[in-house]
Amino acid sequence: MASHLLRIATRKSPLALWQAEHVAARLRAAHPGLQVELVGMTTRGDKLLDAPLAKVGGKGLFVKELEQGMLEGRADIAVHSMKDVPVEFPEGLHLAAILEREDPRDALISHRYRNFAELPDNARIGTSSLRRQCQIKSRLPGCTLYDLRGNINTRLARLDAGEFDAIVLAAAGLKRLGFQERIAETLTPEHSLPAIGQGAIGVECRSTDARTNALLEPLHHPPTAWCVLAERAMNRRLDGGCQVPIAGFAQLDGDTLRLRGLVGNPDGSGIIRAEASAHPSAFEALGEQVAEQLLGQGADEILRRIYAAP
Ligand SMILES: NCc1[nH]cc(CCC(=O)O)c1CC(=O)O
Repeated sequence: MASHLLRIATRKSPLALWQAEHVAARLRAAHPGLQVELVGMTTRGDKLLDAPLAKVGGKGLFVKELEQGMLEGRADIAVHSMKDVPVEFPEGLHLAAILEREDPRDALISHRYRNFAELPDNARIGTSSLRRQCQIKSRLPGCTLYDLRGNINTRLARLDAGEFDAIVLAAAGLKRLGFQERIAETLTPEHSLPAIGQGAIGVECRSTDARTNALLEPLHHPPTAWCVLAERAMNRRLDGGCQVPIAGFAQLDGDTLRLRGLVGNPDGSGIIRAEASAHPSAFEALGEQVAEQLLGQGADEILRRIYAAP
C-alpha cells in the first residue's frame, strides 16, 4: 500500500499509550509502508481524578474528547479500553475493530497477603468500581473499601505507601504495563465477575472513512467481538454505565457462547446472578436474554435505587 498517514487519538496515561502503541505496531505490521502517529489528548475523566468515579457521572468520560478529535479531522482512529466505551456512539463514528482479549479477570495485589482468603476480616481494600466493591463486600463484609482512582502506576504507589492491605485492579492493565509479577492472586469469574469489555481493546473511527475501516480489518478478532458484544448488549438492556455495580462476562467454548451477568448493591447485599448460553452468532439476543433474567429477579429495583441516589 502507498505511504499514507494514520493518526491515533489517545489518552496520555501509561496504559492508554501502551494500547495506542500496540495498535500502531499491529497496523504497521499489517500494512508495510503505512505511517502511524499518536495524537495525545486529555479527557474530562483524566482531569477529574480526585473525585470518586461513581460521583463524577456522565457516560463517555474517557472517550468524548477523542471522538471530537476524529469528528474534527485531527485524528483518524481512537484506541479505547472496551470497558470505558459507552454503549452508543456519536453520529458519524463507529467501532471498527475489537482486538483479541487479554486476561479479562480482576487481580488482587497485596504485600502482606498471598490471596483473598488470607485477608483479615477488617482488611483495608482500595478499588474504584462499584462492581468490585459489591463483590468484595459480599465475601468480606467487615472490610473497609477506599476509593482508588488514578492511573495504574498511581494506584500501585498508594498500595506501596501502605494506605491499603490490598487493591483490586484489572489483570490486563497490569500485564500490559509489565506489572504481572505484582499480582498476588488472579480472581476467578466466580469470585469477581469482570466488567463488561474488560481486557479488550477497541478501535473507533469515522463510519464513512472506507480506507481507515479497511486498514483496521486485519486487527479485528471475531471471537473476542462476539463475547464483548454480548456483554454490551446485556449492558444496553440494563441501561448501565460504568457507575453502577453491573458485571458481565462472556466466554466462547467451541461453538457455545456463555454469558454470565451480575447486579448487586454497592454494600454487597442482594447480589443477583444470571447466565445463559447460545450460538456465538446470537450474541445480541444472548445479552438481552441475560439482562431480562436479571431484571426479572429484581435488578431494576437495585439499579433504580442507585440512579436515584444523590
Ligand atoms: N477503568 C480504567 C481501566 N480501563 C481499562 C483498564 C484495564 C485494562 C482493560 O480492562 O482492558 C482499567 C484499569 C483497571 O480497571 O484496573
